[in-house]
Order: sequence, then C-alpha cells, then structure tokens
Amino acid sequence: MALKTLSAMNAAALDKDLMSIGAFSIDQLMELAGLSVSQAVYRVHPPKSGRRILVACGPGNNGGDGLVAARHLWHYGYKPTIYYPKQGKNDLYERLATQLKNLSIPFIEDFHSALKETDHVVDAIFGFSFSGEVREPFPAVITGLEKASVPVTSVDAPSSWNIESGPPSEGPGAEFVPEVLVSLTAPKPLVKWYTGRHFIGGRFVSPDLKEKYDLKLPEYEGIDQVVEVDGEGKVKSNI
Ligand SMILES: NC(=O)C1=CN([C@@H]2O[C@H](COP(=O)(O)OP(=O)(O)OC[C@H]3O[C@@H](n4cnc5c(N)ncnc54)[C@H](O)[C@@H]3O)[C@@H](O)[C@H]2O)[C@@H](O)CC1
Ligand SMILES: [K+]
Repeated sequence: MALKTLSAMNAAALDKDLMSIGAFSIDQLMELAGLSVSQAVYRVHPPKSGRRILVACGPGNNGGDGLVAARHLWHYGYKPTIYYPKQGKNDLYERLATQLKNLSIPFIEDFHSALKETDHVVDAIFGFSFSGEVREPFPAVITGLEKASVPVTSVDAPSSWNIESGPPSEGPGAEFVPEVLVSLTAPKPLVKWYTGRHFIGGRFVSPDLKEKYDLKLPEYEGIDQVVEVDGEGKVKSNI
C-alpha cells in the first residue's frame, strides 16, 4: 500500500482551513512546524555528531520554518548559521530573524563557503508553493545542496522538486536526494520519488480536518513532534 499524500492544492487549502476553521495563527503553525524539523534533526544527527548546522531559508513560509528550527536547534546546543538571501518583508519573518540575531546566530551571504564549514544543512528554501524552474539566486544554492558532502534535511519538500511530479528531469536539483525529509501535516505526492529517511511533523491537525482531507496520518508517540515512516506509511520505531 502506498503512502497517502496531499496535493499542493489541498495542502494550501488545508493551511487556510487551519487558520480559519482551526483558529490557529500562522505564528503558531510555523512554530510547531519548525519545532518538528528541529526534532527530526536531533533524532538523526544529535549534537555529538557535529554541532555546526547551516540553515538555508527561502522567501516564503518554508523559510520561516527554517528560522524557527534554527532557534530550537540553538537551544539544543547546535551552532546554526543562516543563509537567507531573499528575506521576507512581513513582520513575522522580521521577528523570527531578530530572535536569531538576539542569540548572536550569524547570517551569512556566501552559501558555498558556509557549506564547506558545516556538519549538516537544513533545506528550508521552497515548500508546497514552489513551481516552475528555480529562479535566481537559488539555482547555485540547489546545486550546492545536491553536491553537499554533509547530510541535508529538507523541510516539507526537497527544494527544486515539483510537488506533484518529483525531481526535475534536468538542471539544478535533478540529482538532489536529501538524507532526511520532514513532511509537514501530511506527505506530498513527491514522496513517491523519495528514497531517504522520511518523517512526518506538524502535530496540529484536528480530527475534523483529518476527515475533510481524508488524511491517513500515523500516530505520534508520547511528546514527539515527528514520526518516522517507511515507504508504505508504516511507523518506524524510534532509534
Ligand atoms: N499547514 C502546513 O502544512 C504549514 C506549512 N508551513 C510551511 O509553509 C510552506 C508553504 O509556504 P508558502 O506558501 O509561503 O510557500 P513556499 O515557502 O513553499 O515558497 C513560496 C516562495 O517561493 C517563491 N518561489 C516559488 N517558486 C519559485 C521558483 N521557481 N524560483 C524561485 N522562487 C520561487 C515564491 O515567490 C514565494 O516567495 C510549507 O511547505 C511549509 O514548509 C508552515 O509554516 C506552517 C504550517
Ligand atoms: K524545502
């Protein structure tokens, strides 16, 4: 049995429902999404396996999840560095960036140099609203992720992959397979092409919304904000 997935269109509709019917604010959802990502990173690469972590953030909410994850990772004892070339202008992104600056977390401009001096990368560039070919300044960043010699954890989608049809057939991202993927709320159709470790996070969906979108979500264990699944959606026990 294949993993049940949520199309890009339904992911956006569910996001809206969470904020209207669900009465969540975007800040709350992003906090829980970023917290999930930080837990998956900790689970796979605890700080003792390397504390330096480069968090690459895109201009939308996927980038916001990366900013939140970086803050939690700092509190767990990692040394995050942020690459955020197209900073979103709204108040939420500005506050998240200020929270990191208040922890003296560096924001860098040279992604490729930073990539040589990190133990791990978080890819928070694009999520379910990505479409078309990767535009500047991100093609070289995607190529960097693709060739990275350190593990990459992608938030919601491997950036550059089409949400419905997976990796691009050529160009930046065609060979990109992150070591870890954290699908938020529910996996997107692209997981059909994904072969690495797969976590589901975003523990905020109520039974009525689960039913409305016909989601088959695995059970989270205890206080965990992520659950690891295999290719068929079966829960893998914690290691
Ligand atoms: N309900 C959920 O599942 C939640 C989702 N969140 C996150 O929000 C993400 C979706 O956020 P958004 O809708 O803001 O969108 P994204 O963050 O996926 O991307 C949108 C941004 O990328 C740019 N972009 C799109 N295609 C591009 C291309 N080809 N080249 C260059 N730039 C491109 C757009 O101009 C826009 O600025 C999810 O993937 C997830 O990470 C969380 O923050 C909150 C809860
Ligand atoms: K991503």
